Amino acid sequence: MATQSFKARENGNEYQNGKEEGNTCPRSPDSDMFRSTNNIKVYVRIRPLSKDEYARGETSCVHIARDEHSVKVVEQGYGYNTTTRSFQFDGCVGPAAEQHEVMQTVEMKKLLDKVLEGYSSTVMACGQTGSGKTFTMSGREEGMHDKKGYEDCWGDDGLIARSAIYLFEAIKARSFNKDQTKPYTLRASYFEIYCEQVNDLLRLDAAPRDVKWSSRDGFYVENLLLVDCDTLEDVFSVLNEGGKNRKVGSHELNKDSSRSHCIMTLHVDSLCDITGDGHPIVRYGRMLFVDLAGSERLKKSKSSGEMLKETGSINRSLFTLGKVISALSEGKKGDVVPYRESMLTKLLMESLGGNSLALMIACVSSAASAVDETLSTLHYATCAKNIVNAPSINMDARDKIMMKLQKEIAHLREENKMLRTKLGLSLDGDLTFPEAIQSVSPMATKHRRQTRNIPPVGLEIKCPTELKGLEKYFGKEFGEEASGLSTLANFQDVFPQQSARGSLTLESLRCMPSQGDSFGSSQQGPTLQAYSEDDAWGDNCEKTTDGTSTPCVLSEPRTIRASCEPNSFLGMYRGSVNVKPKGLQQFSRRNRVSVDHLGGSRARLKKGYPRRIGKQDAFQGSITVNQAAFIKKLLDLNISPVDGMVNF
Ligand SMILES: Nc1ncnc2c1ncn2[C@@H]1O[C@H](COP(=O)(O)OP(=O)(O)OP(=O)(O)O)[C@@H](O)[C@H]1O
Repeated sequence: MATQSFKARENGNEYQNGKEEGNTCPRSPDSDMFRSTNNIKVYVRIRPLSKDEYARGETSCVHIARDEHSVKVVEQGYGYNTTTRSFQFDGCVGPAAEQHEVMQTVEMKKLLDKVLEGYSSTVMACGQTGSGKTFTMSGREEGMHDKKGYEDCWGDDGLIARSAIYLFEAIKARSFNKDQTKPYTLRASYFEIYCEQVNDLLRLDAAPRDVKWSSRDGFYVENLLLVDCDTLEDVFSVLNEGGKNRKVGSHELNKDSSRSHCIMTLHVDSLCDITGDGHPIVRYGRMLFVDLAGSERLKKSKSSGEMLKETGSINRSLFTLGKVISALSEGKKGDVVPYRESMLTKLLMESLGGNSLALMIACVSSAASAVDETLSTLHYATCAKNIVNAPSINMDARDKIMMKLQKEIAHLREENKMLRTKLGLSLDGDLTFPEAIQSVSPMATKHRRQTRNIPPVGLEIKCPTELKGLEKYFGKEFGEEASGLSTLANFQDVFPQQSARGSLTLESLRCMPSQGDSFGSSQQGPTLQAYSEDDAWGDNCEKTTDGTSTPCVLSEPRTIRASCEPNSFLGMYRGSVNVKPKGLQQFSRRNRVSVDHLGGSRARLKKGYPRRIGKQDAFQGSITVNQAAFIKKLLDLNISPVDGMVNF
């Protein structure tokens, strides 16, 4: 026989003697590196040669590589030609492995721990008929389930019995030291899908069950018997009863061949105070054990009569399952995935591409005569590796919303704490009023953001009343109409300490009068208005008083040193409005002075305001002056800045 050279490439097909065949999985085998923890985990279990196969002189064609993650399948061609294919999985279990090793290799306990936390988990055995699916899930029938505890576990016990034992042990450990309330309850159900019909294996006398759809549970079997299992023996009774009632037939490839897909479910409801607020919520964990009927070739199984019909139905549903797996592995979602084409895929919707954790065990025979079926199973399993699920804890919708809100509150609290720390505020207690305005004012925040790292165009600070003065100064532009400006100047309560933070300052003024203009009248030359009560600029101004305002007309060229940081923040204010808001709006727009109202009248000031606004319409906010607008205003007024200070 020619020496076989294994040129294994990870997770792909490897070819020899020029023979090449594509992988049936639509995705590149290299996509392995992109697999996440939510991908379906896929393991391979190789069944040893049976006595009959030995007797026939069969050889083994499936080998596990040293890394224990890939299997190589050697296919005999014509003459001495052989083709070797290599597939990579999450793990491989060899023919000599015992049942407890399977439990370990596939990390069953991790899945079960998730069930205790409220997740749904699925373990599914697939493969051709006689490849060891039922053996893997349930063990050998004759030795089944009459034990008292883990130590008594029989060597041949399958995953279901071992998982039940583990769950009871874990529940016992978790409940230790708790009060009298029972935090976990366990129930079991067992049904089969036989020729597209769902039978409750725990109530054989009952009519076939309907499969219904609900937005909460997806597809589910209606009126299924759920047996309360207080002890391990209760679970074993369910297993024995269900196992006894399964449809089994005998054909050439397996004397105890399952003629139906069987799903045994352990429902683990747990009461848990997740948020620690003394309101426990119920989480609905579920562990599904799916023992699929095996695919079979009639030529080999030689099924006939009723069995022929069963085989047709089994192969059809497995074909649909293949289509679903293939669609999901291509990343398709929603209605494009043909879940509804068979009862099996409907009921596995959560497990394949849904909210469940899932694990697939591809069972294969090591016999060379079964190489075609083995390859087909491995291709199938390779596709399944690409399926991504989105596991989530099962709980009532109300509890879900409550948890979401609680999470949001915790997040906001955290954010609030962080912001208070940044603002240098104490971490407890309520905010004082000015503090509150300061910390919530979007303009103040915006200002801080905008002026950070931006140097001012010039600076000369020496005017304590710049806020009031400047408001009047801008206000003059609109005369009486702009009564909003006067209002601004008449604030009942301006925070001087806030205005001191404003970086828009005026110290002195150099006016360049227009040619031919004479001074002495407020109508000629640049006119500035100073705040009437505080004459910071008054020394050099000629005051004319008209009753309502105090125009300041400059009699000689003076110096104005003007500086303005970008979007200078002038200060906070509050007051009541009894002015025509229109003026305020103009003030705001034309001079690019933004008035940020935080109080009740903000909306009205913005649009659809009434002509009269009562005194009760108190408002508060911050004022910001745009640098460019400020400079333009100076130029409009024919005011030059001091040489070298501001270069316009
Ligand atoms: N790993 C194994 N070690 C020993 N015996 C095994 C192993 N796997 C399977 N067998 C034996 O092989 C036979 C067929 O196994 P099993 O009934 O589990 O196959 P199956 O895949 O469920 O077949 P079907 O799809 O027809 O129901 C059984 O007698 C079983 O005890």
